[in-house]
Amino acid sequence: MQKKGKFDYILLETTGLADPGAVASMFWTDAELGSDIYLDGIITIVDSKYGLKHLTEEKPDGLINEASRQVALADIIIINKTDLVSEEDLNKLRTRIRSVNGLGKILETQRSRVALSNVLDLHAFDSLSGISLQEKLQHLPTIHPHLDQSIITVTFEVPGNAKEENLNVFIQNLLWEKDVRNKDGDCMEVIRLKGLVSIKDKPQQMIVQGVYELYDVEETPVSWKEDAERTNRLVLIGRNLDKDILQQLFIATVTETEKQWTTYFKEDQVCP
Ligand SMILES: Nc1nc2c(ncn2[C@@H]2O[C@H](COP(=O)(O)OP(=O)(O)OP(=O)(O)O)[C@@H](O)[C@H]2O)c(=O)[nH]1
Repeated sequence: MQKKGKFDYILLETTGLADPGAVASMFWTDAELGSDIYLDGIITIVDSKYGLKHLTEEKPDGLINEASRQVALADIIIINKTDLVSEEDLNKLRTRIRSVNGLGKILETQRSRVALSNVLDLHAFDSLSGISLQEKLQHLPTIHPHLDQSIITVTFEVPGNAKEENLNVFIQNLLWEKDVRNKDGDCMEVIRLKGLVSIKDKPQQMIVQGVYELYDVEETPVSWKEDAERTNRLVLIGRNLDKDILQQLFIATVTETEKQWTTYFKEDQVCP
């Protein structure tokens, strides 16, 4: 890194077991800070032959599966070496990847040959992605949750407007306090969060982005239509997620009902 002046683009390759979320968090700076670099997106490459084995490996003591985490955080997932497996095995791998990350774009390659336009200038973390996100959110597959400790994607929609401070409380309880539990009493762990939401008195659609504890709510260039019903669509990727509970909590966020909240919080029992 001895070049003087600005770089056109920086591609950072992490080691095989690295947590891309930790690296991404370092570069995902607030646009208002005027940083010269911004986080464009996260790409994960999955080996067709060993991918499924790595993704389904149970880790001791409930530790997170690193391969699943890498897929969970990705905006683009490249399944490489497709020549080495049968269509049936490839299909199993695709299904597993989709159940972990229902939002990322999947590309399939041999020798990682991929058009640069598919992997550069993704704008996955800025407000421009709000436009393509809206399209994607319409077509998200329904995921049937596993009973194990796997990472899954859940998505839900709640009509109405939320007050900005209530939206912040909803997100902060999940990402910061980490005190939202599923029906079994397990703490929900959110790895990645994305959504298009409607904030009271804001004419523009807002995009919500989160990676671990970091999150951002930003205006998109798209305005709500005057006569159309406003709505909130959220996608959460993580462990122990329960769609019904999350949806109820978001309804409580919009309608400002306290009771719903207290059902799933146990303040005396802190999540690890
Ligand atoms: N058959 C086949 N072989 C491939 C393909 N892509 C890469 N390889 C070969 O696989 C071997 C290992 O390559 P990679 O898995 O890309 O190696 P790497 O990127 O250093 O692996 P990491 O340690 O995971 O970073 C090399 O001999 C490549 O030529 C492919 O699509 N098909």
